[in-house]
Amino acid sequence: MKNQVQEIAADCDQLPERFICKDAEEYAGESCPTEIPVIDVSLLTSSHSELDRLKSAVTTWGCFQAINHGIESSFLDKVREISRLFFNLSAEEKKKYLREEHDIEGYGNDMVFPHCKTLDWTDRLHLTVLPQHQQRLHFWPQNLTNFKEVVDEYSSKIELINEVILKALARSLNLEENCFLDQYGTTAKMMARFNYYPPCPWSDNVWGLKPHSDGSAMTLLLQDKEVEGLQILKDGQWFRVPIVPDALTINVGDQIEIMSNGIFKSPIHRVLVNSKNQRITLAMFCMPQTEKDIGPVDELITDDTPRLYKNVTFSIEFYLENYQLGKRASEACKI
Ligand SMILES: O=C(O)CCC(=O)C(=O)O
Ligand SMILES: [Fe+2]
Repeated sequence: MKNQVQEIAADCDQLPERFICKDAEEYAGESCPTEIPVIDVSLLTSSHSELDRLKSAVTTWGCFQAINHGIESSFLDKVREISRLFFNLSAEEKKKYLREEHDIEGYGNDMVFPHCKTLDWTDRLHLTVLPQHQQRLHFWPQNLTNFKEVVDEYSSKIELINEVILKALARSLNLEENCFLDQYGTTAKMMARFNYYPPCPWSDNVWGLKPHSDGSAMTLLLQDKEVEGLQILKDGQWFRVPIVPDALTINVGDQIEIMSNGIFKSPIHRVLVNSKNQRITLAMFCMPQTEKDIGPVDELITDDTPRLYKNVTFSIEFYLENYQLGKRASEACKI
């Protein structure tokens, strides 16, 4: 049996049962309006109104489109190009980087859990990119010129943007600007997830990615240049996330929801696939160092706003354990 969705998509005349999304009602809502806030990152240190707009975006949507973030358009194209080249490698070549059964890193599908039998219509390559000494290079494509160089450079640029955003978020709440970053510890972690969604003739019956929230502190997503697919849940309604040229789509993850004592929201989001076109995205998950305790910032706990979350060591295992039980990790930390 073929496992990689790319191979299945290339050679199938019927949608395999294991991809069929059974809950058609949940799937409805394709034509929802689009109003995700756009934030100019270059103004965040100088403009109070931009800082207020950021705060409002992240408290209501948990997500925004970041423009003027300092990464050149030509470099974003390079990042897209290496992603495309990876998925264009032969099936045999890509299988050298296959994820092993109980590992989350590597190429292939996500882990399959007993409670959610529907598989997502996506293949991905998942890599630890920072700290560099934790990179597991046997999962990194060896024969793609510049792959490592581009990913390393991109990761350090993303790390800087993540710092600017976290400092701005802290200032927007009148907190000391390093209060979130201090919880990152000394060797902040970053994981890259290259997502490949092949075109699917049965696009109304599959998920690209099922509804989920991210276990990161922050996620910085480079969308496909042409093909949309991401949707965000807000107030019970799904909203399309449009393509804004050269923007990074940034969302709060469960860990910042916890650190902000619930003020910033880690949004539920999902991906729909396109019937005619492939879609490639790159999610960079920024988070504290492994095994670092996190919890709500002290200053945010008051008589009026009591502590909502326990302190927790937010490991990948912890996220997956809860995911497996159909629970959000941030919910599992609620008092
Ligand atoms: O591909 C996308 O648009 C979103 C990806 C995503 O949500 C994820 O990788 O967690
Ligand atoms: Fe996500």
